[in-house]
Amino acid sequence: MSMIELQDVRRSFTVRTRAGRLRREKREVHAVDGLTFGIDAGECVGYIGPNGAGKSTTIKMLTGILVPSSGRLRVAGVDPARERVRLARRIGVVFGQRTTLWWDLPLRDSYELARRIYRIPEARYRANLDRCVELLDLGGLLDTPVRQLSLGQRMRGDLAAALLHDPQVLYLDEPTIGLDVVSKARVREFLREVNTERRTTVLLTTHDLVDIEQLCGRVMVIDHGRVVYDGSLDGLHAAGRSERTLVVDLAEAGPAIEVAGARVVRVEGPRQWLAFPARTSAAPIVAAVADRYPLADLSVREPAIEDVIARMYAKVAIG
Ligand SMILES: Nc1ncnc2c1ncn2[C@@H]1O[C@H](COP(=O)(O)OP(=O)(O)OP(=O)(O)O)[C@@H](O)[C@H]1O
Repeated sequence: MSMIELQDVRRSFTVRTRAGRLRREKREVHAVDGLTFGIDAGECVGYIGPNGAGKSTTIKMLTGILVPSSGRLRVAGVDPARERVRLARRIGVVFGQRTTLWWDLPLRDSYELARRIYRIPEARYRANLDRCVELLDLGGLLDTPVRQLSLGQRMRGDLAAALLHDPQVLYLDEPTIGLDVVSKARVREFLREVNTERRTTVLLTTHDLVDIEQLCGRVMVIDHGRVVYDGSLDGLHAAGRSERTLVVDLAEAGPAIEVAGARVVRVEGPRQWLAFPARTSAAPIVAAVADRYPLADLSVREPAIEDVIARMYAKVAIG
């Protein structure tokens, strides 16, 4: 059964633009332009695309905040715009840039309010809170007012708040944005556990490919309000022939590095950038470089989502 179902969903906005000194012209923006797809219970789907592609508009329609101009939409068996209150009990939402927590209250009080709003039975609330506190390491933070929390701590607090009422579906908008490496890892580990253990259906928008790589079995690319790719991340990399980059700091500047499986794409003094196919292991390349060149440092960079999508288009255009 599909947990999320869209059939030819459209949403347009009328915007007024300046046309001359006094005149204004009306223009239709087709933010979502005929989306048809289904997401099964327990799936974790990455929903990605360039700025202005229509991702937020989709999520707003799936939460019932925005009404579609046309088409059919179902989330956990509910029409979001018509039954917002019923839907609210079945979904959890986390926006990386905003918080649903009460700014001046300690975390504990925000959770207590959620318990009352959602009428969560006491035993279930306790069990869920204990689990979130343990997995997200919130123990020492429960009595801290939200405004005193760091971004990473607040994000962990928001994740717990979104899950206390056992939603069937979780929408995440940039859940790791601005977090340090350790916080990112903890958030991802928690989300993986929520998705695999509780079988919560997850729809995730992000600009960080590592989020997708570590969490999502399926990725959808949206552009100009339409789905332009729906499949595995491997398939997306293959479609774009995307590349990772090995950044090599040599002990001193020298000629371009020559190793099998990678090519130098940039040189700046002792630093050289080597590109290699995203789906191959960096290990043999690192070993070959380390074996033959005096090294000061090494790091591997993942391709940016924008680059992968741009390359996917380039390939389609070339044919
Ligand atoms: N309330 C609105 N009024 C007018 N136009 C809007 C409104 N909301 C969105 N749009 C337009 O709809 C298009 C899609 O916007 P949307 O916010 O869904 O994109 P997005 O993929 O979430 O982008 P980003 O990655 O920048 O958040 C854009 O052209 C945007 O300007």
